[in-house]
Amino acid sequence: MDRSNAESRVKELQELLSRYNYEYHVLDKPSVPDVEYDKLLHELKQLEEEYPEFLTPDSPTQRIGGSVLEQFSKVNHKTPMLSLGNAFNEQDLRDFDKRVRKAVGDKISYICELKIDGLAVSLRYEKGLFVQGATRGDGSVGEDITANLKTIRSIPLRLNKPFSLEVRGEAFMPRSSFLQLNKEKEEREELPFANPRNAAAGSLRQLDPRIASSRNLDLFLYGIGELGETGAETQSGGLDLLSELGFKTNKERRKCESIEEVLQYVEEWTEKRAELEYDIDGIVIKVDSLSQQEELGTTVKSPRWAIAFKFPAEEVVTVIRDIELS
Ligand SMILES: NC(=O)c1c(N)nc(OC2CCCC2)nc1O[C@@H]1CCC[C@@H]1O
Repeated sequence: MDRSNAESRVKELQELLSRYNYEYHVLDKPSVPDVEYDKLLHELKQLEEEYPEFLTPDSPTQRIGGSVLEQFSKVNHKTPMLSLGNAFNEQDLRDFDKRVRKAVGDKISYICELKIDGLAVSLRYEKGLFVQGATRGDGSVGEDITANLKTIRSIPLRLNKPFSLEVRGEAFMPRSSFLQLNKEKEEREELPFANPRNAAAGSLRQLDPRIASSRNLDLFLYGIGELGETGAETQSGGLDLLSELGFKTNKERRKCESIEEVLQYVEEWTEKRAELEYDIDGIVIKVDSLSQQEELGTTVKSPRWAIAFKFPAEEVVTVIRDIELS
């Protein structure tokens, strides 16, 4: 193949494979069989080796970086990554609703989101390109885990708009991957992970991205660092924008026009959480309007416009589930 044909074939394969990857890992609706994807990826790898001048950092072949790191460097978060105040029962939620109404009046809409039990991470994009990813750390300073986050197939390496922005989400390990990983650890007589959250944290802190890549991690996005820049006026609008940009967001979110509807959603997912393919440790309830969020502001470490309803701990169920399945 001559050089100009190689260049256009590389571009065509990069676009095709990025789309197939999006369909499989974000939409969960693959349009081609894995064997077709692997064949095209192999062809792209060969062409990029033969013509390295056409290799780009966002190519689908660049998910697993080369070197094993000595250590992670530090990252200062532009806007602090806040934590969440907790609610443990219905009265706590009603008190939260009263505080919100007292501060911003009675025209309130909430959005409820499943509280993914993983670890909070931040992703930075410059002109659409994924340039840096970090752990939350203490909220102000985190660790640079860009190489490991690049291995999460549902994270787009390039957005479908040349936006420069910071997005936040929860990295997690699906339950099936957690059980499989622990089975392999037990076969190697290694200590198993206690739960999927620890397994996800341990995997993202691996200095060798090849190990992180083997752990089948995933990520749900739930926030845009500077929501204002993007024109979104509500949290729910921000989540829809994240989806339009190619990110994976959790589809179980629900707009609630009253605390009664919030309580219904909490009740529903208290029953249904065991059916999910990932662990949740509660429900996050947020005032939907961004201007009302601004009005409510934050305390030193958490927003006044959001609260986490926490489910009672379920360690016992995890142990029983392991015994049943092993
Ligand atoms: N784990 C989650 O699914 C989740 C979520 N869906 N939404 C938020 O919104 C917070 C973030 C800052 C202010 C509101 N936080 C979440 O997790 C938090 C982040 C930091 C500690 C918890 O993991």
